Amino acid sequence: MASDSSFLFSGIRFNRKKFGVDIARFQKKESDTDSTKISSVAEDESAKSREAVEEKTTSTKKRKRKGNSSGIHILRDAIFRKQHNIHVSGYNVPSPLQSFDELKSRYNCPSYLLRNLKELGFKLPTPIQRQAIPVLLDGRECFACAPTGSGKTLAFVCPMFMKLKLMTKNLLRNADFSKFPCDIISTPLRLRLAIKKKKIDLSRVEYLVLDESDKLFEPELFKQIDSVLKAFSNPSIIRSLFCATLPDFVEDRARELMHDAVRVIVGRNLNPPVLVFLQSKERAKELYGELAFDNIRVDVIHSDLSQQERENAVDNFRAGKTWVLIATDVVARGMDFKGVNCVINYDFPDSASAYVHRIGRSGRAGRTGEAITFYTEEDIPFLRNVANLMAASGCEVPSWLMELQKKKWKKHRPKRDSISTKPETA
Ligand SMILES: Nc1ncnc2c1ncn2[C@@H]1O[C@H](COP(=O)(O)OP(=O)(O)OP(=O)(O)O)[C@@H](O)[C@H]1O
Repeated sequence: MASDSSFLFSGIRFNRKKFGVDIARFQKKESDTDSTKISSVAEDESAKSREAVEEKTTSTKKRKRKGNSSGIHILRDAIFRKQHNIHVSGYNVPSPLQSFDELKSRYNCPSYLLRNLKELGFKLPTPIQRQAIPVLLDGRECFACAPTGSGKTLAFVCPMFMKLKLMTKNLLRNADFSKFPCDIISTPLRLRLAIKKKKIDLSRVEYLVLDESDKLFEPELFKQIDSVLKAFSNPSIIRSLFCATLPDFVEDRARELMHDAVRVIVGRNLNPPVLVFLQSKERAKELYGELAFDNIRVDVIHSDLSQQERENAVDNFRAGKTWVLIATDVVARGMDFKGVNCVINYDFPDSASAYVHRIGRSGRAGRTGEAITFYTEEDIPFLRNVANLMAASGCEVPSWLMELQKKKWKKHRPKRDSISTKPETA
């Protein structure tokens, strides 16, 4: 996508029901605990004096108040997470950070670390930092997935720095630095060899981060990584897995590797099936290459494929084997897609009819659907046309969009920057 691109949501569907269910579940858990406590007090009543009963009633009320206030905390955290697109699972997940200053009040973070963050211009934690940092500082294992560039590095480095500071005294007293002349930077294969030859002892490591775990756990590296991981045998080790995409094999490995880990996912979850439109087959192939590299279940249809190949791709998409199908307007026109949850106009459509054809693929037969349209500066003159179409189909349209000038919209296909991040071969 061109570097100056921003995006427009057309027809966002907000899943209120799911949010409602989540809150109800939290509240039920709280009230379940309270009712257990109250009934145990009632059983004791006959055997105790009136005074004792009164004392217990008071303490029950106190506990109940405490329960309510922690219920409020849970609700407040749930709303905060929702606002920041943070999804968590696991028991007793610590509250997300409201600010970096909370690192001091909640975790006694040394002031110089906070000063450094300020000097770097980091005003607020990013969503992954808000949730993953407290999880790790609470000594919990963490499985975190957040998009590239979302600040994952600081999310695992910050607790590491804070823990190092806390252990400084012990380190100075016990460490034999002559044996640690440098940090170790190694590929998994070399590290495995060093472990095998007993050149390195990892049995006392206390904090292990597997960054880019979506790449580390790819089947080709599986054996190497597995034997390296076994060498981290400290039972109180805190392990964390960070990744930008969430293929099934990463989820499976995370589940095998960690027990009681808190799972933190940031970002809008992919809601397959998703159909993505590009303006040319060259760009469609480029995007396919990028998404396939990230292990997304993706396929592409373009005019270089035979009719049979295209039909196979559509069949796999319909059967749920492929989650994302990339297409161009010309090829998609003759194909029948059903049950598409989301249409993404990665390249702005070249005309009103292209827009209508594309988004008409989602939300069929009374189902709701979502359409997302990316636009660059060159596409802005045509935004008003999209706004009109949205308004005509009953969507809520922001007023700034309706105030834009309208321009004749036909054969609009600007030259766009390459999508591929592959280095060019000389
Ligand atoms: N709280 C913050 N405020 C402002 N900038 C931040 C913050 N945290 C990190 N950054 C900056 O954001 C950029 C991206 O961060 P980082 O490289 O950690 O992302 P990432 O999620 O690890 O990306 P990738 O998946 O590509 O490795 C960096 O330039 C980093 O300095």
